[in-house]
Amino acid sequence: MSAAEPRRPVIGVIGGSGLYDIEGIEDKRWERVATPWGEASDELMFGTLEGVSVVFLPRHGRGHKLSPTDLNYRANIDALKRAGVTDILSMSAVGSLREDLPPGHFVIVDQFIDRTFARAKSFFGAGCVAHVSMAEPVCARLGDALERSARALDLPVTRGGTYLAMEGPQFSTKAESHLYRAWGCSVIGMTNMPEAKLAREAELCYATVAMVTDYDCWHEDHEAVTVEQVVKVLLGNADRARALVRAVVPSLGAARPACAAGCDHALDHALITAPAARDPDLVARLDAVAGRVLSGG
Ligand SMILES: CSC[C@H]1O[C@H](OP(=O)(O)O)[C@H](O)[C@@H]1O
Ligand SMILES: Nc1ncnc2[nH]cnc12
Repeated sequence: MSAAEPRRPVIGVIGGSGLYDIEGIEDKRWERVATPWGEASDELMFGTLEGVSVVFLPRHGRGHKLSPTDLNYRANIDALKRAGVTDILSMSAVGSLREDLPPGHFVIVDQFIDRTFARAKSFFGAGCVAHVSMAEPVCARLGDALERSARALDLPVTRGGTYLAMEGPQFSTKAESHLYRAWGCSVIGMTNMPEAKLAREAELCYATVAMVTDYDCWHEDHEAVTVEQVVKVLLGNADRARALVRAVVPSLGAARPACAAGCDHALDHALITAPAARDPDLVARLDAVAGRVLSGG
């Protein structure tokens, strides 16, 4: 996107645990988007909200078929990019690592610590190497919009916080939970990494709404987290999460120039492999993700 040419954004919403659909979408159609990285978690749901284009993807598939480790994060991000998405709102259930973030609270996170280890984490690699900056992993413009909408809806919300991404699928031990608290983390989940890294590589703006469902297993006054507890809180949270999506998407619909935070130009100085040394097969697979910077080289 050239800074001189404002374009109408397309808002992608990745629905996490408990959020497999969104209400109020007009002209709704589910459609499979093929990618060179394999199958996305499900078909994508295309539609509009108050005239703004929106594309929804249930992260674990409808029916919650896929575990955090088995998700094809590259296919999910590539499919959203191929579908024309410019901005991603990631909705996620999380455990709280702080007393002041109780179940039912929403956190607009601004940092991540990635402790996952069994996932493909980059679109790039042998034959086309790139290093994008992850210093500011979340788009502040999207964070601002989410905060405004959450406050307008009177949701209990905190702006800022660090999300610890663990591999799972088992929940943490107490020793791990205390360690992450000592590291200053706010919330814990299993999915936002490598999702946020791949969104950055694909030059997509990305922001997360972390919806607290439990106190993980560190809190002496609360039982250690179980799926039963997460689902119970999620059922209470889901309507408020959908209301937030319905409020924020229309507020992001105006044509905009390139993102001031630089997300949609993340690859400008990231590629290091010389054009002559690039693997044509990998370059072909990168058509959607990095076509903007590779098509000339
Ligand atoms: C059902 S509890 C654990 C599960 O919930 C979170 O998923 P998501 O981020 O997609 O809402 C967490 O990361 C785990 O995958
Ligand atoms: N305590 C927890 N740990 C990891 N992922 C979660 N998702 C919801 N609660 C969680």
